[in-house]
Amino acid sequence: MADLWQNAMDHAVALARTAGAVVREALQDERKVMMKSSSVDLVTQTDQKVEQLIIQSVKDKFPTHRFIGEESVAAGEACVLTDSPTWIIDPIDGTTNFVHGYPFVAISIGFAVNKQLEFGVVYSCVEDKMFTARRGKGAFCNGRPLQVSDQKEISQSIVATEFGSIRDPETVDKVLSSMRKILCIPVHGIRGAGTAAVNMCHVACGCVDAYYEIGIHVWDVAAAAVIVSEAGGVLMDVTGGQLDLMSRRVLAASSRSIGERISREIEAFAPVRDDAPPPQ
Ligand SMILES: Nc1ncnc2c1ncn2[C@@H]1O[C@H](CO)[C@@H](O)[C@H]1OP(=O)(O)O
Ligand SMILES: [Mg+2]
Ligand SMILES: [Mg+2]
Repeated sequence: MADLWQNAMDHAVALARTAGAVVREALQDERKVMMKSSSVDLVTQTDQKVEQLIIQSVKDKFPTHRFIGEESVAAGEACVLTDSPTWIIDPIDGTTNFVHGYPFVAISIGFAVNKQLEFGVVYSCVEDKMFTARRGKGAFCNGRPLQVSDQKEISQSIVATEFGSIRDPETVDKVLSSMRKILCIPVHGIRGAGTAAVNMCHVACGCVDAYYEIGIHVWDVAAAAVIVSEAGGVLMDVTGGQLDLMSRRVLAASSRSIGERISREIEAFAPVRDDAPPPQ
């Protein structure tokens, strides 16, 4: 049977490539930075322009489809995942990197139907790496198949995480305490590319054995979640339970045993959910 969503996925790959060229071009110019929720939550005109470019193009081609886009939600759109075909878009994942010229910047496009993720496209546009995965059909980087690492020893693992953008001292204490406990297992090292999507693609490639973070949003992880699972990895909540895309928490690992081992060291907390009703 023909794949119902292959057309949409082909379009997503083409759009990610176009968007990546816009982002690379913008890296050559001076970037005007604006703040969103705080002084470390940044947005640029390029984030907004790229999201509009992607959404408009999808609307023209698939007029009945719905969207969850980072900058649209910031502008007041609802963040709800229904059963309708829904594109979940982060126009620039790694805006802080983009602003500083740190070379991990990705366009992330996920696609869900009946609340199930069908495909994910993450384009790390400075490296020119196109990560793609279609549910049940494997994960690829620039067309080459991806496989997570076969490391089963936590003490020989590299773990990716981020300091995050929630900076009240109590939260920072929890974030640092989790990192301290993981370092003291000890693991080989802790890394962080500055983008959730690229960190997860690193799990899919096998160059890190796990990634976790609390504070991410559904658009940071939707596309890369398909890439990790199609590369043979597992996704879970930071407590080791089932992943909830709207919960702002993710743990991706090369195996369930590595994931569960890390989850035992994480001080979990619960940020306001992505699908929480807006404050009155
Ligand atoms: N100051 C900050 N430091 C790190 N990540 C940040 C951040 N502010 C927002 N983020 C978001 O948190 C995610 C995980 O760290 C990133 O992918 C990034 O997505 P963004 O660039 O699309 O906002
Ligand atoms: Mg992001
Ligand atoms: Mg973004």
